[in-house]
Formats: sequence, structure tokens, C-alpha cells
Amino acid sequence: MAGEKKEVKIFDSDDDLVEGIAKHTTDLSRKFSIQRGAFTVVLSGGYLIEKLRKLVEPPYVGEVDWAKWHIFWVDERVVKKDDPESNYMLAKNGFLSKVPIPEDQIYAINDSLDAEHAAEDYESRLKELVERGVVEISPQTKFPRFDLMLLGMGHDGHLASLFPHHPLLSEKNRWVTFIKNSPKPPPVRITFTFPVIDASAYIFMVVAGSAEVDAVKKALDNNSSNDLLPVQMVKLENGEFIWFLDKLAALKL
Ligand SMILES: O=C(O)[C@H](O)[C@@H](O)[C@H](O)[C@H](O)COP(=O)(O)O
Repeated sequence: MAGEKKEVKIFDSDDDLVEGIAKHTTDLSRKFSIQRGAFTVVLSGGYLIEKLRKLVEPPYVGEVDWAKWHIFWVDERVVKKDDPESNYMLAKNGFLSKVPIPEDQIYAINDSLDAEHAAEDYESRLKELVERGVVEISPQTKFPRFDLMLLGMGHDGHLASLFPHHPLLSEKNRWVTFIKNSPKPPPVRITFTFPVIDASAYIFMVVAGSAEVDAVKKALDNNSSNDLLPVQMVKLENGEFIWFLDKLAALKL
């Protein structure tokens, strides 16, 4: 079935939200590990990582076949891997160090390159993984199709490092590109482009607390506007976009 399925899940408490993310991620891990012998998971930075805290605890931690996981970043700051600003470091400390995913299935950016070359390098490594059959390819668009993107959204409606009104919003060819003037610091980053995000099988968009309440309202309002938030520009070709919200983030819905 082609097209996009949208769903909004609202949880009463932070613990319920975190439990919901753990449960649904475990279900998808099982599905893809069995179906294709691999589970490709794309992470953002931000507080998303902290919301994975129940996935690394029983019962979920024991139900997941971690050897099948392959980890990617939807965006990364161009800093050294041990820099406190690194999304890799954030994920390593908060999530990856707690589960037995093989080291060579964790695809951090090459932190010895500048932004332009780091983006090119990441794209060519993705191409190799497509050739090896680890990452699927969209039969329609020929962009890589990741099994699950676990993402956060900024209060300005950005996702990945795709910010409002930025020229990168209209990138149609590259898989991975770079930005040197990100309005959210640090300014230099690499990011997946919309065609890659749009090819995903599943996106879980995790938003908690009140900081993004207006962006959540705008994103989920049916009134179409000419001034779309980046998150509203996602158009999954054949996938499910599921919002995981707590009560505070959903307050204005
Ligand atoms: O490198 C980054 O800054 C992130 O990957 C970014 O895309 C993040 O996911 C959103 O900005 C939400 O961030 P918060 O969770 O901090 O609101």
C-alpha cells in the first residue's frame, strides 16, 4: 500500500511515554529482524535519547535482538566524537553503551573531515550498505529506506538539521548534506535530506514538555498554511509517521 499513514499517541506521563516508545520500538525490532535479518535505526540528538531509557531495561532489553541493529544519525554536529556537543557521544552515553549492538554496526560520522567531506563520506558509506543489502532502497525513488527513524523536533518545527526557510529544505538529489549556519548551535552539521526522510518505513516523532507545544499544534492542525514548518514537509512515500507526545506537548491539540 503506497502512501503515508499518520497517527498521534498521547501519553499521560513521561513514564508512560517512555514505556510506549520502548514497546513500539521492540515490536518493530522484532518485525524487521525476522523479515530482513537487520533493523536499521536512525537517531536524532536532543532529549530523544533520554526517552529511550526503558528500552535498555527489562523486559524490553531482553526481547530485542541487538545483533541485528544498525545505528545511523539523521543529523550530526561536525565536532570530535568525544565533544560534549556530539550527537554520537550523547547516544553512546545515554543508550548505546547499555546494549550489545556490534561496534561495526554503529555508523558515526568521520570526525576527522570537514562538513562537506563528512557528508560525502557518510553518503558513500550508506551506498555501500545499500549494496550489501543492510540498508534497503526505495523502489520508487531509489533513496535509502530506513526501517525506523527515532526523531525529535525543535520548537521552530525543525527536524534533523532542516530548519525553517533554509535552502536545504529543497535539496532533492543528495542523501546527506551539510549546513554551516544552523540557527541552533553548533552551526556546522551534516544532515539527511528530505528524500531520505520521506523514504522511511517508520518515523517516531517524540515530543515531550511544553517547549514545542505551539509547533505540535501547528504541525497537527488541518489548516494548511503557505508557511509550512519543516516537520510538515515530510511526505512519506510508503510509511507510517507516528507522533509520541506527552500531555504537555499535546496541550493545545
Ligand atoms: O543535533 C541536533 O540538534 C538534533 O539532532 C536535532 O535535530 C534535534 O533532534 C532537535 O533539534 C530537537 O532537539 P531537542 O530535543 O533538544 O528539542
